[in-house]
Amino acid sequence: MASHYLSVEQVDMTFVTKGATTNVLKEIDLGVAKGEYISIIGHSGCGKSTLLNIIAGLTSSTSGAVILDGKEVNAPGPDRSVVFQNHSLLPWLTVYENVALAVNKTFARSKTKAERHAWILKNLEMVGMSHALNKRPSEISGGMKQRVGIARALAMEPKVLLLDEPFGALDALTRAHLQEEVMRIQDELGNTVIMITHDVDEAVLLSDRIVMLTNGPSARIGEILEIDLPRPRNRITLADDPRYNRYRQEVLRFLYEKQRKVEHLAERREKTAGAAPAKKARA
Ligand SMILES: Nc1ncnc2c1ncn2[C@@H]1O[C@H](COP(=O)(O)OP(=O)(O)OP(=O)(O)O)[C@@H](O)[C@H]1O
Repeated sequence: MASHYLSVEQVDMTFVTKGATTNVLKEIDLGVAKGEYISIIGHSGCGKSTLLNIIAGLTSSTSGAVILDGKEVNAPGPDRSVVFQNHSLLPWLTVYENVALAVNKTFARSKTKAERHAWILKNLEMVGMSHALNKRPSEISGGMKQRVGIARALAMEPKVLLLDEPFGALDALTRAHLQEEVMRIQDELGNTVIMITHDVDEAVLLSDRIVMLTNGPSARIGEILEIDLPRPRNRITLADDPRYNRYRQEVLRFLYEKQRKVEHLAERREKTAGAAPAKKARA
């Protein structure tokens, strides 16, 4: 694991709120190479956002560690930028100013004012938002807001880009457009990305590997699926590609057969033997 760019090592997460204990994640081990695109998929509530927040440094794990480029992650930092499902732009700032806020802070010393200005414009151009620099978030569509959020995240040149269902709130067409943009940018910049999604097609289309979490409580990594499809990828041609469909089937099988079966077993066991903890499916 030590040789990976990013490693999640034996991470456990237990929340204790008002005396109630929830074991969310159990022994999560994941090594990510530089430039890799990883998707995390799993049923609602299994702990995907918790895992992403631990990598972001927003949540401290109960045990285990996250190591990024040789340094342990203990707090949020500019080397990890997060894009959430619902944009987190400041409503009183324009598109330009929202990106400028992050850029001016991150590169206060390392870039001149002119360089920062050019960098803000370049990143907004990359996501196709050059036409709306002076608009405020309330004046642009949901898809455009997500584009600005992505530009802001990219502009910080993070070591890892963390995407928490970044397209989840968008209509299908806008979602497809943004997926294309992210693939194009990824091809160009070679970012290391970890993305949470509920969308199996999105996961297969975008990822190098799909990490599938078992159902909580105490979710583990159930399986990791390597997506060996050449890039650039085209959703239309892939739709007829048997490999694409096989990958899709594998994720669907994990989610709707293997994990569902475990749920049923757990229910049955709890009924027959009291509240014995459920045994989780392993890869
Ligand atoms: N701060 C917290 N305090 C207590 N419990 C929490 C906290 N954050 C998350 N949880 C619990 O951890 C579990 C996993 O939540 P999480 O949001 O990580 O799941 P998820 O897989 O991202 O869900 P979804 O797909 O619905 O977004 C849930 O049972 C949730 O209630």
